Order: sequence, then C-alpha cells, then structure tokens
Amino acid sequence: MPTIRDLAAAKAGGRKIVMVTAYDASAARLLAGTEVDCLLVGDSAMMVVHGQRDTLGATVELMAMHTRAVVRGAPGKLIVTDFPFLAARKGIAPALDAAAELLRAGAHAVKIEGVRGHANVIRHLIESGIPVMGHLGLQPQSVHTLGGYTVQGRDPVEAQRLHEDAAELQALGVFALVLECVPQKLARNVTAELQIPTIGIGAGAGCDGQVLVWHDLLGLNPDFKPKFVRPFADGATVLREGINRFVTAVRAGKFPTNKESFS
Ligand SMILES: Nc1nc(=O)c2c([nH]1)NC[C@@H]1CN(c3ccc(C(=O)N[C@@H](CCC(=O)O)C(=O)O)cc3)CN21
Ligand SMILES: CC(C)C(=O)C(=O)O
Ligand SMILES: [Mg+2]
Repeated sequence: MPTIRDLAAAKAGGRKIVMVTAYDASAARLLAGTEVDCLLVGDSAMMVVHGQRDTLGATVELMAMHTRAVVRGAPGKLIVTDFPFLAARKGIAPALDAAAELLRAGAHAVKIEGVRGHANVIRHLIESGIPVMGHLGLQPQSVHTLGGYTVQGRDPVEAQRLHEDAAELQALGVFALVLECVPQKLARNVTAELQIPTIGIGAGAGCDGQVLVWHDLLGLNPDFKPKFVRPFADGATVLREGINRFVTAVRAGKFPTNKESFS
C-alpha cells in the first residue's frame, strides 16, 4: 500500500516525485499501470472535466464522487484529493466532515490551498490523523482576488511571505507542499529550506517533484498553453484521428462487419 512516507523517502533519496491529476476510473486505470508516484483528484476537475472557467464550483460531494471513481481505477496508488473552495474556511467541524467524506471515498490525504487564517483547521486535521498536503504560490481558489492565474512571489514582500507560509505549513505537519506558478529561484530556495518535499507546477526544476494536469500532459487541451505546460503526447490528434476513422468507416459501410455483429 502506497503511503505518504514514500514521498518523504523520495526526497531523502534524491528521487523526483511525479504526480498527475485524475478524475475518472479509466484514466486512473491507465495511471495505475505507470510509475507515477501519486494521483491528485484536483479541483481543476471543474475546469477540465466540467467546462467551468474556475475551480470555485467544486463541492465536497463532487470531489468525493471523482475520488471514488479514481480509487476504483487505481486502488494501488497514493491518492490525494483537493479540499474544495472554502471547505477549510468554515471552522474545524465542517473541515473534519469534509475530510471524513473524502477519506471515506478512498483518498489517503487532502490538499488545502493557503494557510493564513486556517492554520488551526490544518493543525486539527493533521492531529486527527489526516495527512494534509499544502499548496502555496498561485491558489486558483483565490482567482478573483488575484485577478487571474498569474505568477506569485515576484516581489520581495510576496517572496518573503511564501518563505514564511512554507515554514509554517511544515511546522504544522503537512507531508508535502505544492508550489504553483512561482519564480524558479524562489521555489528552489523554499525547497532547500524545507525537510518536506515540494511538488512544483510552473515552479521550475528545483522542486522535489512535478505535477501536471492529465489533459495538459497528454495534449488533450491544445488551446490551453501556459508557459509551464509541456504536452508529452499529442492526445488531441490521436483521439481526433480515431474518431474520424470511425466516421469514415461507418459512412463507407465498413463498420460494423459481420464479425462485429450478432447472428
Ligand atoms: N488544465 C489546467 N491546468 C492547470 O494547470 C490548472 C487548471 N487547469 N486549472 C486550475 C489551475 C489554474 N492554473 C493556471 C491557469 C492558467 C495559467 C496561465 O495562463 N498562466 C500564464 C500567465 C502567467 C503570468 O505571466 O503571470 C502563463 O503563460 O503561464 C496558469 C495556471 C493551473 N491549474
Ligand atoms: C494543478 C494542481 C496542483 C491542482 O491543484 C489541481 O489540479 O486542482
Ligand atoms: Mg487544485
């Protein structure tokens, strides 16, 4: 059974951590047959699966539903589920209810954006035996305060704040920290200061690991091209060509054949 200890061991051994998002059982099944360390049931589901413009529509119930699907597809992988918008901001009891629902759905840990104003919630979850992954830098649940999905920590005050927040999260006991869209030097420095592993997205090669969204890594979303995304496959072309071969075969009367039909 995979555990959060494996991630600590990876940092200690200088082996890079690889995390990929998953939202459904068939993707999870595919990931289960790879060397990926960890699956993230991200609230990015709202954007890449549900077609919304931001992640704010995610609910505990929806995240639990995606988590159950991913767990069925990849029962052998370490699975982390995003705490949805405001789930960590309503006090300790609602946060415990949310964590209970997500862990009962099969998640092994939860990821929570930010720390200021909800450190007590994070502490209580961790003391309750729920592994928490931190998330600093760009926090998409704050998109309307930030005014967009932009790089965070470029000015010295913001950079200092990131150092402080990362140290606080480590002191609270988070087992790993996602750094999203921060300058690579800053991410490298924060990573060097921490004992816990950092997992970057748009945070350069100095992190202890990397995470990408399924659709981005497989080129399924060719119109979404932020600087930090590299499509490692041309998924959109592969899938479109497959669909077009189906259309062509049907129109030519070549699908289905007798072998593909029942007598
Ligand atoms: N498909 C997908 N991939 C993601 O990585 C992702 C999501 N969705 N949804 C939730 C958040 C939102 N994220 C985003 C979305 C857009 C940019 C973006 O367009 N960045 C620009 C401008 C950066 C700047 O100059 O400040 C870029 O070019 O990287 C970055 C992160 C990352 N997350
Ligand atoms: C981009 C990752 C880190 C995330 O939080 C998500 O997919 O929701
Ligand atoms: Mg997220």
